[in-house]
Amino acid sequence: MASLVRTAFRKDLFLGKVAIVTGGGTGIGRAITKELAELGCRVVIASRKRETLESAAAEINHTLSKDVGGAALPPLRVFPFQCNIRSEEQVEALMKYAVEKHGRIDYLVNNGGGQFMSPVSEISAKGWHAVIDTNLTGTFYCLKHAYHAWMKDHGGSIVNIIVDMVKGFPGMAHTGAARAGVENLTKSMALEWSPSKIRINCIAPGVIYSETAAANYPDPETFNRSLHIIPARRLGCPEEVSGAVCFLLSPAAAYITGCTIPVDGGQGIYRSPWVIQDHEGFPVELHSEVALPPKGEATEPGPSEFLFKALAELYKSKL
Ligand SMILES: CCCCC/C=C/C(=O)SCCNC(=O)CCNC(=O)[C@H](O)C(C)(C)COP(=O)(O)OP(=O)(O)OC[C@H]1O[C@@H](n2cnc3c(N)ncnc32)[C@H](O)[C@@H]1OP(=O)(O)O
Ligand SMILES: NC(=O)C1=CN([C@@H]2O[C@H](COP(=O)(O)OP(=O)(O)OC[C@H]3O[C@@H](n4cnc5c(N)ncnc54)[C@H](OP(=O)(O)O)[C@@H]3O)[C@@H](O)[C@H]2O)C=CC1
Repeated sequence: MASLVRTAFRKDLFLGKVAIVTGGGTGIGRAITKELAELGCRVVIASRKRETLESAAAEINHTLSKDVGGAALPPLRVFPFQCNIRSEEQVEALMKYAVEKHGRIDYLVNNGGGQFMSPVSEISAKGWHAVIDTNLTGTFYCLKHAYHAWMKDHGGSIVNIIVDMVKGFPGMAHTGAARAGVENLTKSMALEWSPSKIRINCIAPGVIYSETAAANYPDPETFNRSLHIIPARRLGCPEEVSGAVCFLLSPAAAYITGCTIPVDGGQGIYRSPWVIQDHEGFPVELHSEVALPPKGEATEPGPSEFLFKALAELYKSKL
């Protein structure tokens, strides 16, 4: 049977390599796992739900190419390992398993994570810690123990999956703060670990649809409601994140470290989804005598129409 996995890369790109993908049983992590395994890599997938991991590993192993260029490939290339990244002991055990059973850790993809929607004012301390512990501290544990278990002496390449939070992340501020922490940690690690020949980068996905990702939100239309903030005018697919991860892990990115690549259909450089309710305007604190400019109406959306009209007038006046 021909492989069901599509890839833009050379089929033996990761032959003989070993990767760990946290959250590798669902959504984006599953697409990354499939592509790495199709390219010859052995992939340890790690997350909390054993059944999800086991069925994902079995299904992916079933779809993979059996040979490359006439040479047989190991038929099983995806291996489940139950691990809550919030537990340092479990993360240490994951790294030990990878080295003892698979011989090495060439790549680490810190993809496992998530959050819930809530204004900051309503986030409980427990909810805050759950999100910070998962996304920031969990990533730290994985980095630290992959380093000690293997990468310190042998090098490696790491990709951290974060979110598009360049304009803040109102509505999910806990995760915005955690991922900004991961992005900064990435820069520090790129510098501290360059003598060990470790490269480390981030991917910042925009709005990427998968059934499991969407299931975390109470309203099934949540993802589609983002279309107006996406210049590409469609949602992203997990496979579109996976391609960028494979690039960053591969030798093609040998001179890239400490950076973030957005995979977001242009969302990061476009408008925020957050709508500011109209209000009376900030008080003028220091200049009580100042004459305020007349207050216009804050309309949402439509600023580009106004801008185009102004540009057209300017153009006409220059003719
Ligand atoms: C515009 C569309 C979005 C575009 C961007 C998309 C980004 C994505 O990341 S999509 C992928 C989403 N996937 C996930 O989020 C999966 C993983 N998520 C989780 O596991 C949880 O959200 C977690 C990170 C909070 C961890 O959950 P868990 O370890 O199971 O912790 P608890 O369920 O026990 O919760 C602890 C605590 O957190 C508060 N809380 C949890 N969920 C909610 C919620 N839906 N609303 C409000 N508060 C929540 C709460 O305080 C919990 O404590 P208890 O009240 O005692 O249950
Ligand atoms: N989809 C999107 O639009 C975007 C997603 N992202 C991020 O991409 C990553 C993948 O999300 P996506 O595939 O979309 O959604 P999913 O909900 O499908 O994936 C989240 C994965 O994280 C794993 N996970 C969660 N908590 C833990 C934990 N404590 N320990 C180990 N694994 C954990 C889950 O597995 P299990 O439940 O078995 O533990 C699951 O496989 C996440 O970090 C997400 O926040 C970022 C930007 C946008």
